[in-house]
Amino acid sequence: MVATNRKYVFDFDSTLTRVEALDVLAEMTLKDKSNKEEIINQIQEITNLGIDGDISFTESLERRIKLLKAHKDDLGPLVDELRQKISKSIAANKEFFEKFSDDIYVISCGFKEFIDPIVEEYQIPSNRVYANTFKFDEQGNIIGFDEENVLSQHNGKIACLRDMDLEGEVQVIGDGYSDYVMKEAGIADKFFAYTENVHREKAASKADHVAPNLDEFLFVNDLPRNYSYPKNRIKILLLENVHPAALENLSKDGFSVELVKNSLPEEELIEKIKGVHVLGIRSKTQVTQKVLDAGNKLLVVGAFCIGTTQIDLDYARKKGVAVFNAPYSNTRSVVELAIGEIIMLMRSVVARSAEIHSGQWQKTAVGSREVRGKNLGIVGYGNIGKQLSILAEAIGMRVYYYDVEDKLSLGNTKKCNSLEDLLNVSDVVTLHVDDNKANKNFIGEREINQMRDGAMLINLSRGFVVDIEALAEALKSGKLGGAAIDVYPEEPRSNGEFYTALQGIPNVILTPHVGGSTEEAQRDIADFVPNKIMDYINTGNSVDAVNFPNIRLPKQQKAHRFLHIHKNVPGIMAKINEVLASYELNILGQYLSTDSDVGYVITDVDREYDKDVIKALKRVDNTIKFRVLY
Ligand SMILES: NC(=O)C1=CN([C@@H]2O[C@H](COP(=O)(O)OP(=O)(O)OC[C@H]3O[C@@H](n4cnc5c(N)ncnc54)[C@H](O)[C@@H]3O)[C@@H](O)[C@H]2O)C=CC1
Ligand SMILES: O=C(O)CCC(=O)C(=O)O
Repeated sequence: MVATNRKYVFDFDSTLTRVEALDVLAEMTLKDKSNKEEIINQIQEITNLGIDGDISFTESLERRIKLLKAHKDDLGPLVDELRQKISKSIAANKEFFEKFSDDIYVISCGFKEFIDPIVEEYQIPSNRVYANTFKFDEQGNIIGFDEENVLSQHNGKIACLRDMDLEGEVQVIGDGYSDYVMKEAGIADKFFAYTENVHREKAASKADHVAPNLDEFLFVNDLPRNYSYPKNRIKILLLENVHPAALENLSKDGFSVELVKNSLPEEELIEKIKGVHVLGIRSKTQVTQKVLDAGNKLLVVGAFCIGTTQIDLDYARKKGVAVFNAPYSNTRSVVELAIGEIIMLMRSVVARSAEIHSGQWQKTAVGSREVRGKNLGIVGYGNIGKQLSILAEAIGMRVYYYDVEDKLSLGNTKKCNSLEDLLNVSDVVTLHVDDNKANKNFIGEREINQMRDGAMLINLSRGFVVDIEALAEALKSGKLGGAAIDVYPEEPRSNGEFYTALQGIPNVILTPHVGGSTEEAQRDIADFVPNKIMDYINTGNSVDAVNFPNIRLPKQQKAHRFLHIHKNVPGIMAKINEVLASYELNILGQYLSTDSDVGYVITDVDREYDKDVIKALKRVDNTIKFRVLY
């Protein structure tokens, strides 16, 4: 921490608190008035005109007080209300206010009657609070303000700060024009536009620095703070049109998030990923070795889907990049589509519908069968396959499954010992194997020939699993009676033209990889994956990471947390602990998880420690990544 000869001048409304106190007072005093909304809007308008410097502050104050019709007795409840409305990052950084108490001032055009009791809890005594005071009549009604006070006048903060004659560098932290002008008048050295509660363009454009929270201000000044690295500095890039709730969840937690609609080709992603800490993708974006090498700040990749083979998981792990996915969120959506498609195919609905669309009435029962009593063969009895078996049995199908792993049969489902057995017995075969590249062309000419004549094939897993040319041939020759295909060996990165050999073949349902694309699934993924990402960034928890040693820990309390990712080589833990011991750190807890190549150790230490230990830990041989959390 650097020694400072600085004075910190805070604004109150919308800076120390999330609100404008007079707006809150208005809500209280006008609560029973029929024209409450109208008056509150007027007050807010007048407040903003004053803050942006569009009318004189005195005028704004006079007009608002007249509209307020407040009483002395309203001030106690107002203070209680304001206590609940302290800005989040201010409340989280009490330590700064305690340690630098002598250097902190409040200059506000608000009123001491409600500011003093609030900031007192942050060790700012009344004599360091510069603000207006109310005038009351004999009945205690608020009828005005002390007009002699410079803060009741236009640009009053300039006069106030000048009179204070502070020594050292003066930094002003506030959200509005009246704060900025202190810097413009040459009395303050720096102006930080505080945008945690409101982003005022005019103030931000004039600022030396825009601080989206107090952590950023403290980070820039190297002052004691709640977060070692402010969250707004953590950049998240979300590709492929992930649900907007993901943006909302991550932004609400303070991260800086950028949304891109499409997936990006490798060269573009290599450029775009520089400086990005978290990359969010769906199934199209290829996260290759080159992309991972270009990700100089990359900590996490979030796959907003189930499949993760589009990511080089092994290389990511070796680079200390954790990968999370959403293994369950869209499974029900896939299952429902499969059920719908089984019925559609068995009834030749697509052909009948196309006939009517082209003006033909072709009522016929030929090629139209009930699913009840038919054999459904599920290949891949995982999260999707199992759910599908339950629903298929519920509509009267006899369900068979084949899986390379031993799986418990649900309901009356029958296990097949080989793929061939399943193909021989099924009227409909549906593929739900995982996205392992070993499954390439898993269903080709030979397997198709093992299917019953006239059987149907559904693929909602991955495009490369089926040899499309062989399937097209089998459909054209009449070997197969129909198919529903959602996934293709080559899929375009964005919406537009598309070609497949299956186009134009009767009784073939073609969908553009939308098996998991329902509003419900995407909404659920937008909660699930960001939660995993936030947990990893905020606490170091790696539980459910698909490529990474798993550790689950509670948020550290009153401790610093060191996160050390290293190559899993003999003696590395001894070296880490040697470093910790040489800096005489008091270890509150240490948790290690390893796999064959990578180790992940989390160490919680006392709050006070020699910062050089960080450099020493980063220098330990075979360190992959190191982070500090507090
Ligand atoms: N179309 C879409 O929009 C969506 C597609 N998917 C895809 O669906 C597939 C299944 O997803 P989940 O059920 O969640 O996966 P899962 O991992 O829970 O289940 C896959 C099952 O397939 C088995 N398996 C793998 N290779 C096999 C083989 N060659 N023969 C027999 N069994 C094999 C595995 O042992 C496992 O039990 C994945 O490929 C996933 O990417 C998932 C969601 C949406
Ligand atoms: O909707 C997506 O982005 C891909 C869905 C999918 O295939 C998966 O979850 O694995």
